Amino acid sequence: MDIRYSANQRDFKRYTTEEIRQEFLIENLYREDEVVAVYSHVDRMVTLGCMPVNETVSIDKGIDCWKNFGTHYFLERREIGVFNIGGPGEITADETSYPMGFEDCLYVTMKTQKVTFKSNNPQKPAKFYMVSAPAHKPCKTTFISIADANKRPVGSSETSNKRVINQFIHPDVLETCQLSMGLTCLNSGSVWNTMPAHTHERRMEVYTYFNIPKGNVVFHMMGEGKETRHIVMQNEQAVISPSWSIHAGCGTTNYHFIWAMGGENKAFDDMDEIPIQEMR
Ligand SMILES: O=C(O)C(=O)C[C@H](O)C(=O)CO
Ligand SMILES: [Zn+2]
Repeated sequence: MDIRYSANQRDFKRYTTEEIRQEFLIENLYREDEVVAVYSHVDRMVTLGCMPVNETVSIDKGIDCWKNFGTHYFLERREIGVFNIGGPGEITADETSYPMGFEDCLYVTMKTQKVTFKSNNPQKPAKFYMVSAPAHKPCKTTFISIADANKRPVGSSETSNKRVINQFIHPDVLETCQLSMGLTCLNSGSVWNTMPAHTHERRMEVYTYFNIPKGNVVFHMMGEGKETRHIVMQNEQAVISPSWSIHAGCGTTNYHFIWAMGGENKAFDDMDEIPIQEMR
């Protein structure tokens, strides 16, 4: 498994472009019939991708659970949120199967012993994007469609940031141990997310950008508010944001992204906003 040890904000100031990318950027998440996993020591969050094509793929394929987690199976002491950003597919969690369309989400509780992924059509495979956090008690495995998500329309077309924050794995929708996840959709003509930017010292966050049309990119902003850097991100890549880092982006077009958080609390509005004019 790709393991990322945490970086601090003082050393980060001296990182080169390449060092920033090696530390925080997650590429190539979707390899045919594989599970790709990146373990971050920031709040011990694991980011995964699975693109089943010809096989039914188990969540622990290629992962040594005992070596990496000291457990007998992946979700023995973890919970996970899964979004499908590809063609139609299915997830089976122990004995129950969940059909998964584009942008559907499944929260799978701790203590689920078997989780498998498959695609309905190998020509249009499902792409399961997942973030897993350590958990302390079982909750309820829950399917959440975009219609079930809590909707927060924000921004405006005048400031090029009109978008809807869809809160899927959120205290108003279902109970979890520490995981929160959602999907933000930018309107056509809007390119900025999360500006004014914020940090939340109490939680880390992982973003994955998708639905970026060919030939376009998102400039993802990170670092402390007064010492910002950027990572140029391609479609379907993810980026780790430690608690000290802002996480905002500006695309060359509109796009969708999934955010995932874990840490001390699940209070979505617990954010330390940084006035734009104070940013450097
Ligand atoms: O578009 C946005 O703004 C977001 O989606 C922000 C994230 O939800 C976030 O950073 C939550 O802390
Ligand atoms: Zn945030």
